Amino acid sequence: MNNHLPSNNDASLTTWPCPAKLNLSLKIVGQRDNGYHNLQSVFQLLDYGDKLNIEVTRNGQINFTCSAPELSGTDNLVIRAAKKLREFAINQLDNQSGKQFAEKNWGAFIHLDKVLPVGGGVGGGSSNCATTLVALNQLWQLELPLKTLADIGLSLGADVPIFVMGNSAFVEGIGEILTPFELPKTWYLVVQPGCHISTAKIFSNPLLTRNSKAITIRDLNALELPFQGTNCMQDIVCDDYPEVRKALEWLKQFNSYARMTGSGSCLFAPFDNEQEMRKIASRCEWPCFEASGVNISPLHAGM
Ligand SMILES: C[C@](O)(CO)[C@H](O)COP(=O)(O)OP(=O)(O)OC[C@H]1O[C@@H](n2ccc(N)nc2=O)[C@H](O)[C@@H]1O
Ligand SMILES: Nc1ncnc2c1ncn2[C@@H]1O[C@H](COP(=O)(O)OP(=O)(O)OP(=O)(O)O)[C@@H](O)[C@H]1O
Repeated sequence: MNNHLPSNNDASLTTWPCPAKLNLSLKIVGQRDNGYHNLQSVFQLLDYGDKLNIEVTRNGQINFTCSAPELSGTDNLVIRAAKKLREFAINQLDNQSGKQFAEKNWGAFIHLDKVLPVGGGVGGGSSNCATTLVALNQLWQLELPLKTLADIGLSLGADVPIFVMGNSAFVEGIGEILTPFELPKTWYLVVQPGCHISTAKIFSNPLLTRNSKAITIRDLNALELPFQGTNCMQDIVCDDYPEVRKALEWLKQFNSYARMTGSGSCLFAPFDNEQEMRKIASRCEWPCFEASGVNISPLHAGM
């Protein structure tokens, strides 16, 4: 199956891309009173990911199916996002628009075609959530600004705003302060060691460095991204999940810049030569995918 994502440049399309992300760098610069951590991270969006098929209905219902049966429950972020947007439309829009929305009795039938690993650090759930918000905003003719959708998304997951706004970016705060950041054309091999890692568990590890020195966006250019970069969670995850360490060591033999994305378990290596990446992918003993980095999300390209 070809999971490289086409741009959504036709308003009548009912297929909507949910790109993956990689954290090219990730560090924690502080912690909030509510326990959430302030991060500094460079997010690279990819041209690879899940897809949502959406059919608009007029029965006020949100119906959801998923190619992965274990994700078909009502706690799926797609359903939660659709319901939250519906509530927002009814309660928060000015009277006229809210009334109009209720009169149309908008609903949707949504199918998620899942290819991204769950708990893999590539942001699959957050991207599904963001695409649901952006797509239904258009299909339900709500005309809410992306910033409003990003605020709604933040209440569902810290990684949702970047997927809503749609640019590879330098990300601060818990994930809501975004500065678009242009990255050079690069190919990535993403290796999936097969472990499902709980993000909350990694964030609560006492060994995590929580007080790294913050940098400014100006310092970023000196970091030699996407090749150089560090992930403050990598050593902790490798200690707890030997399969992640094994896959990382394997990948490092071919590309010394290999590292982990997010809270794991996926690992990636950047390449400026696509053929070289393909050669290494063909020798990989774990499931893996090849992707190209993009500065604008396939969800937004052509919108
Ligand atoms: C590690 C990253 O993937 C880097 O991109 C993200 O920061 C994680 O973002 P996410 O998966 O959208 O995270 P959420 O679903 O919002 O949060 C899961 C759990 O991780 C912890 N969490 C998350 C984000 C953050 N900045 N600080 C945290 O402490 C919280 O305990 C939270 O309950
Ligand atoms: N549509 C969805 N796709 C994947 N996971 C979902 C979805 N909806 C809810 N979840 C739940 O969210 C959790 C994390 O999923 P996800 O795959 O996004 O993790 P991740 O790739 O590690 O994300 P991140 O990099 O943002 O931490 C899973 O435990 C899963 O049960």
